[in-house]
Amino acid sequence: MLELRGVSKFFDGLPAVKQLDFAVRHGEIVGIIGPNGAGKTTMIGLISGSLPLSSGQIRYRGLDISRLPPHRRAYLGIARTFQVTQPFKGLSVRENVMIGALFGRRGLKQAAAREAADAVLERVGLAAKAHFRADQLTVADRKRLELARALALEPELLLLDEVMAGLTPTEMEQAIALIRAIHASGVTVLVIEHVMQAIMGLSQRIMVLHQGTKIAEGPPEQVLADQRVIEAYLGERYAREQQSRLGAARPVPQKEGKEEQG
Ligand SMILES: Nc1ncnc2c1ncn2[C@@H]1O[C@H](COP(=O)(O)OP(=O)(O)OP(=O)(O)O)[C@@H](O)[C@H]1O
Repeated sequence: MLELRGVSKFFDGLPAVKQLDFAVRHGEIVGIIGPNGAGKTTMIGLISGSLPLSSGQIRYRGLDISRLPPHRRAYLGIARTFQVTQPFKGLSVRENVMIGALFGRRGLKQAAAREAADAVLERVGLAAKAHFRADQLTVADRKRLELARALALEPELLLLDEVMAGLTPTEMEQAIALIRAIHASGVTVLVIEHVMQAIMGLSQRIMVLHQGTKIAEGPPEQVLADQRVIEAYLGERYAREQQSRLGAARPVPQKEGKEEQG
């Protein structure tokens, strides 16, 4: 469904993403992890079109989308959320979501867009706050709105950038259930998340970025046991904890003298 070939992005000559090859199959749910500054958000920007590529190619359903503007990619079915939520602050929650329905793929008229927005708000648990102004929302509700705005585009590929950051454990459970339901409805999902328990439980496959480069890719239990991932991101103790949560049979290799993180 999605293929990145030799994709790079430089900011002022410094690489944020370097020669990245990565592909996602239709119907997958793939997690992207890596330390701060690894290039995860940049990668989402390159796929959604909010950032231009420095080099390489991105293909979506066989089409070269590398130079298409974001709205054209949205018409093709690619929607994203922003790590720092980006609502139209002066508009109501419903109006924010209606924009996706009005200007999205189906280009709905006002009444139909309102109906579509209300259905999405119901789905993300924001129906009771449809009339609130976006800037009156709590952090958790802003995250829900961010997701609702993306869902209003009726995406085939949904790119989620840290939608669980700042949520309480209960809110996180709800978010995980919602992402699972979205995936089960046929949407292919790419999730960036630092909350390991969430991403390990959700993802069929994980890709690990470090300094703009892919250092590992595979099923969660394989990635948790990968020494490069442990050194670059997880730390020994954390990897062991997560692995025992997953019930993986393979032990994480121990390394003496390594400072434990996480
Ligand atoms: N607009 C920009 N201008 C200049 N440098 C940028 C810009 N956006 C990102 N960078 C740099 O690119 C690198 C990758 O950043 P990015 O935000 O993609 O990392 P990340 O993996 O998403 O990190 P985090 O987990 O903290 O969100 C960092 O060194 C960052 O400072």
